[in-house]
Parts: sequence; C-alpha cells; structure tokens
Amino acid sequence: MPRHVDHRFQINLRGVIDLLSHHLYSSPGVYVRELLQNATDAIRARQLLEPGHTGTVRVELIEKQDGGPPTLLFSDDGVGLTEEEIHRFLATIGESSKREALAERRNDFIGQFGIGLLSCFMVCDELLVVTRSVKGDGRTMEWRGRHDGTYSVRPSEHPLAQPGTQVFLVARQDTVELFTPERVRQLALHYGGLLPFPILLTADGSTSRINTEGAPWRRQYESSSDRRAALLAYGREVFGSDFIDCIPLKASSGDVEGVAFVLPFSPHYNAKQKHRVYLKNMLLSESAENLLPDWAFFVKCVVNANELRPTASRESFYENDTLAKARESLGQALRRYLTELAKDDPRALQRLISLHGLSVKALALDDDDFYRLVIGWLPFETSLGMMTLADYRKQNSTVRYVSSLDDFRQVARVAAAQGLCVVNAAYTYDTDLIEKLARVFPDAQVEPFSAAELPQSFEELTLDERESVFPLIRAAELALQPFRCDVAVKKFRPKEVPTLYSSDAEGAFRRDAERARDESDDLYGSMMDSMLGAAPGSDRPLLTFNFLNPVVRKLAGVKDRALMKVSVEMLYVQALLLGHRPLSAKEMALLNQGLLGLIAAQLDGGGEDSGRGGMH
Ligand SMILES: Nc1ncnc2c1ncn2[C@@H]1O[C@H](COP(=O)(O)OP(=O)(O)OP(=O)(O)O)[C@@H](O)[C@H]1O
Repeated sequence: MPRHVDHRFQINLRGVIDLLSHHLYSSPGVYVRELLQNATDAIRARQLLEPGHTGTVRVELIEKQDGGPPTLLFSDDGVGLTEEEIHRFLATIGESSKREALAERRNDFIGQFGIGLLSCFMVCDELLVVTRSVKGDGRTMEWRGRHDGTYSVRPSEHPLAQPGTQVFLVARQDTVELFTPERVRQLALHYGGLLPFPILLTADGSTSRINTEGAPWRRQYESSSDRRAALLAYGREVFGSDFIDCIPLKASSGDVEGVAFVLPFSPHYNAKQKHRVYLKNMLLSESAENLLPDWAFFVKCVVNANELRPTASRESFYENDTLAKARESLGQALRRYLTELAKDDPRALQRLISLHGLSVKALALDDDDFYRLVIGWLPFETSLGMMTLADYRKQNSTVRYVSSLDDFRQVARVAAAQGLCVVNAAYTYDTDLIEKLARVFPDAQVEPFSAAELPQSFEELTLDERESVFPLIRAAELALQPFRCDVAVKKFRPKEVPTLYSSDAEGAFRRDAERARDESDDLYGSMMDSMLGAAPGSDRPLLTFNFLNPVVRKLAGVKDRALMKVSVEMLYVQALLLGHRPLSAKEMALLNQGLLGLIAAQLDGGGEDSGRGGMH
C-alpha cells in the first residue's frame, strides 16, 4: 500500500511582500495607514470591553544620535494581545482577530484580511511588537517578525505599565526618506485625518496633535452660512479648487455621509470624477469612481462609509448591493439639491445649467419629475439663435427639430429667413430631451423637421415669371436627370441663397446607395442597382432654384445652352456642399470639370486683359 504523507504549503514571505508592494499597494507609505488602522481597531475592541475608554494613538520618530537609521514607534492603548493571540493573529498570514465580528455582520473594525501588517516589510526588514493584553495575566510579550518569514516570541524585558501595543520599525537604508518628521506627519494626516481620537506625533523633541476633531460635515456650526463656508474651505484644502457650492450627502445603506462639491468648470461630459472616500474614518482612496450615478459628473465628493466593503488593496469599494443602494441614495441627495434650486432659486439653477448643462440634461432624461421642473430652463440652439425651450414654446405651438448638424446647417439659414424656428437637437441628449416633451406633457407637439419640408413654405412664381424660367427648368431637368434630382423654381429668403437641395430620408438613402454603387465593383454594383430599382422613385430629391436670387434670374435669361448646363451643374454641386452632403464620384467629376472650365475661361479672358493693359 502506498503511504500518503500530507505536507504543508510553504510560503515564501519575500515573494508575498513583493507581490503586495508591487501589485496591491499603491505606495510604500500605506504602512502608516495599516498601523493606524490596527491601533484604531485595538482601541475599538477595548471600548467594547470597557465602555468609556477613550484611547489615543501615539506616533514617535526616534532619530539616532550616532547617524544610525531612524526608528518609528506606533503605540496605542487598545486591547493588546496575549501570547496565544500573537501566534494566531500576528504570526499567521491571512488570520485576523476581526473575522468573527465580520461574520456576525458587526461593523466594529476596519481590518478584516489579516495581511495589513505585512505592508510594514515594504519599509523595514524587522518588526518588533511589544504588547500587553487587557485579558490574561498582565504579562508584556515581545514578538519579533522578520521579512525572511521567521519570528520569535518571548516575555519582554520592558513591561508595559498599561495594556496596549507598541510597534517598532527600524528604517531600511533605502526607505529613510519616509522616516522624516515632515513625511510621517503628512502620511498620518493623509490617512488618519478624520479618525475620531487623537493621534499625537512626537518628533524633534516636541509633541503635537495631528488630526482635528473628526469629519468637518459632522461638526456643529453656529449657522448654516458658517457651515457652508467651512465646508467650502475644506473642499479647497482637499481638492485645491474653489467650488461654487456644497451639497450634504447621506445614505443609510452603507452608512455613508459626506459632502459633494459643485465643480467650478464644466468637465468633459462623461468624465468620471475621482472622489475621496474614507472607510470608518480611515482614508481608503482618493480616486474612487463608483460612488455616484453616471449623470452626476458635475460634483466631486468626500465621504466616509462605515458599512461598505473595501477591496483587498483597500483602494476602492467592493461593487455589491449595498454600494448600489448607497449610490442610489447619494444620487437622490443631488437630485433634491437640483430640484430645490429649480423651485427656490431659478437664477442659481440657470448659472448651474450654463456650467453643467450636460449633467442636468442627463438627469432630466433619467427622471420625469426633474424633467418637468427644468426642461423649460434648458437652452437650445435654434435657427433664430439660442433660446430656452420655454421661450421657444411661447412663440411656436410645435417644436420642430433636426437631429443632425448637417441637416441643421442646411436648413438653418433658409428656415430663419422664412421666420421658421428650428431646434438644432444634434448635441448630446438634445434629441432625446425634445422627443421626451410629448411623453411628459401630452399637449406638447413635437415634430422632426426636414429640408424637404422647406419648399412648401416658399412662394410660387407668377404666371409671367413661370414662363420666363421655363427654359431654365427644361435645361436643369435634363442636366440633373443622371442624378435623379427633380427641379423647381420658387421664391424664398434669404435671396443670397441661389438653390436649396432637399431630400427626405428615402432620398438620402438613395443618394448614399448610388454613391456606394459608383464606388463598388461590378457584382456589388449590380446588387445595389436592383435595390435602387426596387425603391420607389417618387421621393426623389429636389433642387429648388430661388427666383429672388440675381444669379438665378440672370441664368434664366441665358441663351447659350452649354453655359446654362454647366451653371446648373455647378449650382447643384454647390447646394450639395452647402448641405454637407458627401459627393458621389459623378458629382465630384462635375465639380472638377466645372471649376477647371471656369478657371480656363477666366484665364483666357484675363490673359487678354492683362495683355491689353500692358499696351497702355
Ligand atoms: N496594535 C494592535 N493591537 C492589537 N492587536 C493587533 C494590533 N496590530 C495587529 N494586531 C493583531 O494582528 C492581526 C493581524 O493584523 P493585520 O494588520 O495583518 O490584519 P487585520 O488588521 O486583521 O486585517 P487587514 O489585513 O484587513 O488589515 C489583527 O487581526 C490583530 O488581531
């Protein structure tokens, strides 16, 4: 019978530390976070046993007189550890005394993974922990852990007078720059600035308190304007910007609380803002992204969460149900702010819209009540200039809009000259917002507008005029037959516009298909031909000549048929170009020939002129 021998996994601690420092932690400074967090948890654990215990964390930088490496000492008056707990928790990677609390869904501690202490080995090779437990026989024990994975435990020769823990780190040659008073102060303030009990730093012979009294949004203020001023000052300190307003945030899911700051500039429309988040008052991340709904890109926030789960790197929140619910509630708080602004202070809302219109539009699409409140205030570009939708609707019973910039360019000038107001809904969210109007307000009339509708409002020619343009119509129909384009002559404004090309959706399809056929090989081309043959021919595009335009009038009187043909072709191509429509190969050829012909004619005439000029 073969004998089975069970072996234990061997862990190469150096490999694990390398993994953590390169892949899990963003900087070697995180050891300060881990030590502050362990001290905080130890004090909380003691408070559970001894309600009323206050607790202090002391950080001391001990610089050697003989030029040896400096030592950092973190002490707390928390629960401490017994000898048995040292073996179980300190010396076993992945074991944590806080797991039971976590399993019971109690939220007492920040730590949970049992790996935080390892981060110290990013800055030193040996850790000395001197600890005395509130439980047990009152002995002080000493644990020495080394980065090669070995450790020793023994009773300490320097017994502690009170329960608590001291952690000593001796700087390594390559990490001494992290062990200066300034750096230690910076790191402790950075990670522990909101911790609710004192962190005292002793360096250069003096002791001072690093943190102030907890989160600024939890403090009491004399008045609401004092509160606003203090929070805006805090926002400036944290993000270095002068924000235009601050909004309190609160969510019961995840026990989240904090403040959102309204950005003083318009961010890129789907830029994700990076928020500063604390977990149980310990800095978790300065670049959390998943905290607010997508539309809320007009704010940057600072929040503390007591009941959200961190990822193991401790640099963001774990995406789960609680986070989703918290995000929803925080979104509600922002929604409330905007809604109140719309009701109580429309001028402030207008200022906000001019900076953060896209956020407001995105929310209006998302939320019908908010839509009702703000839609009238939103500005749109129209053929008669910028105006709010409310102003537009005062003057027009039907909201006419186009959804592409090319269409708008094509119709804007002519529509405006006809007194027609057409909304350019080509920008982000605008078409959806306009189309939503009829759904939210049943009496509203909304219609997409196309250039094909323009000629209807054009003025007809008189009988005499019609007779005078007959040769032009004949010549144009002939010239444009290869392009399947119909011809009309009407009067419209502005008179500087000689022609207008219009086509409805089907016409546009046909144009695109014809262009595709021109550019494709025979097999594909014949397929396109049969498709084009199948499409009904009635909706052909239309080139409308403007009889008010002097060039068009002149053209109508031209006798030279070749000149008439070239002129019609050029006006046709020009109308396409003005409408931002891509030219087919055939149309491009027209343009080339026409232009070259014109240049040649000019050069011929011009050459004679200058020759004659030289004679004088
Ligand atoms: N200052 C301290 N006082 C008392 N116990 C401590 C202290 N520091 C560490 N410990 C004990 O050592 C264990 C391991 O600490 P470590 O920082 O590695 O992990 P953790 O805090 O449990 O979890 P995490 O990896 O999430 O930080 C802790 O669970 C705790 O029992």
